[in-house]
Amino acid sequence: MQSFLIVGGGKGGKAILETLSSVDFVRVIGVVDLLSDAPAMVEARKQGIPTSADVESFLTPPPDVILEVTGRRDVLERLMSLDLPKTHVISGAIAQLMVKLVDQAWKRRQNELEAIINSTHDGMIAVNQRGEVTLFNKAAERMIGIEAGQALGRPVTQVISNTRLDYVLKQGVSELNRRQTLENGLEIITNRVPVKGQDGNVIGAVAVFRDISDIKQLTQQVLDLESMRSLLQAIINSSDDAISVVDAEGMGMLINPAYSRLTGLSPEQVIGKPAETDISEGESMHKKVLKTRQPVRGVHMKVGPHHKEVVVNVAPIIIGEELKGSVGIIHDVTELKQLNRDLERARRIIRTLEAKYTFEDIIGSSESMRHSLLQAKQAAQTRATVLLRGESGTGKELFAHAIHNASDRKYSQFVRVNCATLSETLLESELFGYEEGAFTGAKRGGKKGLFEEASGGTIFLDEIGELSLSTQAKLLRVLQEKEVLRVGGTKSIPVDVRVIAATNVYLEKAIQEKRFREDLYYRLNVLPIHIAPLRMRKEDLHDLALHLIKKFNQEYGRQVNEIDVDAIHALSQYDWPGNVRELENVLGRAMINMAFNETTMKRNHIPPLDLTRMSQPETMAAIPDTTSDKMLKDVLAEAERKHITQVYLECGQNKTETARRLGVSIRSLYYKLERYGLL
Ligand SMILES: Nc1ncnc2c1ncn2[C@@H]1O[C@H](COP(=O)(O)OP(=O)(O)OP(=O)(O)O)[C@@H](O)[C@H]1O
Repeated sequence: MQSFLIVGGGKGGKAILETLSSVDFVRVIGVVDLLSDAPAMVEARKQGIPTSADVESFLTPPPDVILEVTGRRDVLERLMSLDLPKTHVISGAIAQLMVKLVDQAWKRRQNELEAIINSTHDGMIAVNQRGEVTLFNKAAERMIGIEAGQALGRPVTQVISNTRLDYVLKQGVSELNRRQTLENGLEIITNRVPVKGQDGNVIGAVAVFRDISDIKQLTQQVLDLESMRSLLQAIINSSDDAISVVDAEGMGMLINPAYSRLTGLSPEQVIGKPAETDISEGESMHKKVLKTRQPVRGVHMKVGPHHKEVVVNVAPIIIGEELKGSVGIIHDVTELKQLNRDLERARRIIRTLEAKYTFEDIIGSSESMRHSLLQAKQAAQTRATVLLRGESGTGKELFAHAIHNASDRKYSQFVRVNCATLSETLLESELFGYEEGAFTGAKRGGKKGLFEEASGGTIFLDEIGELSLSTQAKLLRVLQEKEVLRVGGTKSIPVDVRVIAATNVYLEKAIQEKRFREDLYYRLNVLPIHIAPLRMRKEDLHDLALHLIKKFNQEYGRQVNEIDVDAIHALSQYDWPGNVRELENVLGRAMINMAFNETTMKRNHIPPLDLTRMSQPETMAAIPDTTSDKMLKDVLAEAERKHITQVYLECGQNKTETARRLGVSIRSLYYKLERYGLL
């Protein structure tokens, strides 16, 4: 720093002093004048600059420049006579001019600095040694909310209540990257540094600070975006649909685990690789969509190393106007095909499911009916063969439906075959199917039999007593081997069918008369259920009549809701040889006899009943009431079968428990269960 001595305390000296003291690269070491109250002398004292009447007192060491502004020749001559080889003596107007130039340069520099300081977004505050504000830029004005004019010259502690510049000034130690909340709530991050003079003493301090509210907001936005990203990632990852995303250049960007499961490709094999990497057959739809910017749907192709057949939907990702990539959803066609098959199966079942009735549809609270229902419900829990016995019209078919619908085969086929209505050959080809060319007129490719059709479900063999002996033999084989041999075929086809048979024939007598095979009888008679004729349970008449009337109401659009006591009495006089079917017919005719607005069925509506008609003598015999004609071994076998069946059902078909209760070994239980068709 250049040292200056001003000689001359007049107005010119004062102006020079003022200029020089505001310039930081110049140091005024003193002012010389004879008059101690000359203006420059007064100003110098104010600024703490030494004054004197004698030049000599400032010559050790000599200043760099002596500015002579007295205008007196003798003073100049004296100065020139001094032996000061290194000192420039500048006098009068030239001195004034030089100072002006210095002043202009300084001001220019000052303006430049100010422009820089004010154009920065960082706030700047400087204080001098006394802690007074010497710099307060525009950004500081904005952040602190006061104008520079109100801050400059004031102690910084009065301008900013929680300032630490005074502390930095005192301690001479920097504080960097400190967070601070201003009085107006603004959050800043600030650096505070002490300013040291040449001698190393602290002569001021500066704070440079930045508003971080924006940064905080930005950080929050980034965090929000991050959590949104995680959310989307979780959704994509948990989706069962395979998803793949490529960027605008068609390079793999993202896939989800379902995609890897479906295609067999890992993220490493796809991400950053061209879109067609995963395709084993077909054109890349990602590429097409990126080219056309149009979505595509339902395109078939094969993907991955296993050539998985898939259908893809791909859509472009356009943000604003810009194409950012495309997203594809890939569906496994094998799954769709399976679904289709399931649907087709369900349709087929609905089409052929003939088991319309459930136990709810069976009316009757008589002792015998309750017993039959209990047996049937228990039978539904097993897969054992059921033999329904009862006269015609007692509800055997109804029971067969209900058993099937209460069993675990309810969603599979229920196939009904009336063994009495078809000729022997026709029945066989119907039951067991035939091979191509088995007989003239046989369909090409052969035909499945009803046993095969019913596989997985139930076959209801109605009127089993009418089967020919040769068909009986074939049926026995199916029941024993659980496989069928098509007519004209040589290969056995396994079938898993539950058999429910029904008869109104006295089978035991048929066996004696050699019309029915005994071994088949045992195979069928695993769980016999007897349904009593209506004449033996007339207490069911009222409920049955009401139930059947309701059925007719629906059919004929009537509103009959009662049947009076007289009418019931008349019905109970009759023997009902045709059982519930006959009751149904009689009530149907009675409904026709009723006026359209009548709601109670009366005696006079009931058509005349032939009270002399006898019950069917043959069907009566369907319920064997005697065992006198049987061999002892048959009676014992029957008793054994009955008891084992009952205990087995009571034990919930638990074999260990059944064996324990029967007091036999598990092995012998297995043998007996197999023998009686209970396995
Ligand atoms: N307990 C009952 N509750 C309600 N309806 C019944 C009952 N029993 C029989 N029916 C009805 O009587 C009619 C004859 O029943 P189903 O055809 O089941 O008798 P079936 O014993 O199989 O006769 P068949 O031996 O002549 O084939 C059917 O319409 C059936 O709905």
